[in-house]
Amino acid sequence: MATINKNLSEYDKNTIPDAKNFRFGIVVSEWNDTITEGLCFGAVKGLLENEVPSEHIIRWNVPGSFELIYGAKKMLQTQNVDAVIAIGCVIQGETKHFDFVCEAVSQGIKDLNVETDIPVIFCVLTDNTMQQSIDRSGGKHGNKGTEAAVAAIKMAYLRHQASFNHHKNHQLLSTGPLQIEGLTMIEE
Ligand SMILES: Nc1c(NC[C@H](O)[C@H](O)[C@H](O)CO)[nH]c(=O)[nH]c1=O
Ligand SMILES: CC(=O)[C@@H](O)COP(=O)(O)O
Repeated sequence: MATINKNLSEYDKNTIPDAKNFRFGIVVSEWNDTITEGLCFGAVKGLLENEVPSEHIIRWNVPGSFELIYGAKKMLQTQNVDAVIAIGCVIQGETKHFDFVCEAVSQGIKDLNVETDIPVIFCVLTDNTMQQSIDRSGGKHGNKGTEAAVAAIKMAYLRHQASFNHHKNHQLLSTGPLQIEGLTMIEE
């Protein structure tokens, strides 16, 4: 479904888990800052309206979208966060540089999700025109920053639940042979 068929700011609040205890990092590119500031506003709004305390949100700036990769990596390595939102706006210029920046940033943020334990949310606009970016950072198609905040909350919760269940299962298995009425499971 294309963005034009879905308002980026709309979501079902009934699907949002309790986020009061989660902490979020936001890394913001300074390139096209009129757009990225709008995206950051939408992201912070999305976190605050879902009960995330403002003191649980830490923001860093980086020069451009390419630097979001390093900024997000250092954020998750050095700060106590449950998810990171990487915010950028890449707009097609005269050359192929757009293609290389977009590919590098998307692959780099994907790599962070594969190689680290902290979810990093891809909130990077890759648009043909400034108008498309305006429309997606609080304009007629909503705000991708709010969409990213919702994704960050859901992924922080998923990570927390996965860790809890893993620990619980480990505890269960490490308490000796599993006793089921009438049966004793023999550990391998
Ligand atoms: N043209 C855009 C850039 N280019 C800059 C790169 O992101 C990077 O900062 C530079 O190549 C130095 O490493 N960045 C954006 O975020 N948006 C653009 O439209
Ligand atoms: C995405 C970019 O780096 C691009 O906006 C730079 O513009 P140009 O391709 O005209 O150098």
